Amino acid sequence: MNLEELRTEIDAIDDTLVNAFAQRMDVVARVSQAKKEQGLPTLDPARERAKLADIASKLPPELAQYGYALWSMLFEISRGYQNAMNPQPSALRKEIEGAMASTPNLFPPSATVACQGVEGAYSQLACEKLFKHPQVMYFGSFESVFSAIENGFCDYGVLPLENSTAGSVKQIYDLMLRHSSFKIVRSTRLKIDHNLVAKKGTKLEDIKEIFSHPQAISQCSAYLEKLGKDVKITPCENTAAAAEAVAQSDRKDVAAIASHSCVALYGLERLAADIQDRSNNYTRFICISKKLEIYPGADKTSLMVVLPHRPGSLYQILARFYALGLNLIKLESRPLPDREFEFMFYFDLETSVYSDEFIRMVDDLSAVCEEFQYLGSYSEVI
Ligand SMILES: O=C(O)C(=O)C[C@]1(C(=O)O)C=C[C@@H](O)C=C1
Repeated sequence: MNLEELRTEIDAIDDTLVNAFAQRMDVVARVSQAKKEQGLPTLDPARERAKLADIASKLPPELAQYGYALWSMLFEISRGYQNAMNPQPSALRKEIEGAMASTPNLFPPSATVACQGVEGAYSQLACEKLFKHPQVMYFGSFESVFSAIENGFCDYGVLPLENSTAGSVKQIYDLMLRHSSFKIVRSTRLKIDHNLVAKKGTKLEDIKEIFSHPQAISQCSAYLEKLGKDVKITPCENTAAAAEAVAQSDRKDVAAIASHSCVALYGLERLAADIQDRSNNYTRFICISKKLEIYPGADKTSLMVVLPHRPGSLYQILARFYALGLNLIKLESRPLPDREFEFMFYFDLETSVYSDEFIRMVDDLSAVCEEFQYLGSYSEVI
């Protein structure tokens, strides 16, 4: 048989499929109506699982996985069709609309803000970008920043989320998973220029040990490698804490990698400037609060979704974003510590909170995902 003949055969089969698809969607519309009357949700995971098992059992083994992919897509389309026909404003949509109505138009110029570290930390510089007059309170760990806003001790918390050179701050993603009563209300990008700082009179060639935060150490790896193996690199809690420790030390052979503001703050000297591997070194910080606040102009949305470890589960969510034309700007995955072989996926999406796609995504997610957490919608201060 030649190609032309084979294609004619495919065309005939596709005609049958087109009719079957239209018939199926017609029944789906009636299912949707029946569900509306009975107050049932669109998504029925048990029904989908049973159908997938049935379809796999009816296909030759070598086609089972293709059948699985095809029917997963059909369920996806079917749910999208049902949701469009029978829009059910989700509880989340109501919560978001309530927050949009009650949030003031202007982001507060001053507030008590929790930061990890000590004075001079990069988080402090981020706070100063986010708020005009922040009253910064310093905490020993990122975990305490979450606790400070959860127990009402501070209005907001500022945390580093990702760096353009060293990547995600994984600890923050893990903490976001453990803390459920916080929302992201703003973000900012800070250009990070690292400096090698030491006590006045210290010479670069005398340095035997350098202290800093692991992220800063990783961002300056090329510079540190050039200094040679004799220089010990010691990670510590925070870049500013490293600078403070160097200032308080009796030793004349230690230095820290820290921000320029630490030089004046701790009476230090700058031995080298801009020592990061890349000149365009940026860190993104998020600002969290206890309650959901959505300020005018919010065009980023963050979500966390727990997905079962089975083929296609991430694909289903991504297909939904794609179908709605939403731009995915960040995807991070973390293993769930107490659930074997299950993962948390963190998404940042770019879409205005006033757009139809946003509203549809909010309603759809409740219907598509078994478990997800809406982390907030916000704008980024550049
Ligand atoms: O049977 C249902 O409850 C439907 O809504 C139909 C359908 C399908 O397309 O087969 C779609 C969504 C559900 O999650 C399960 C199945």
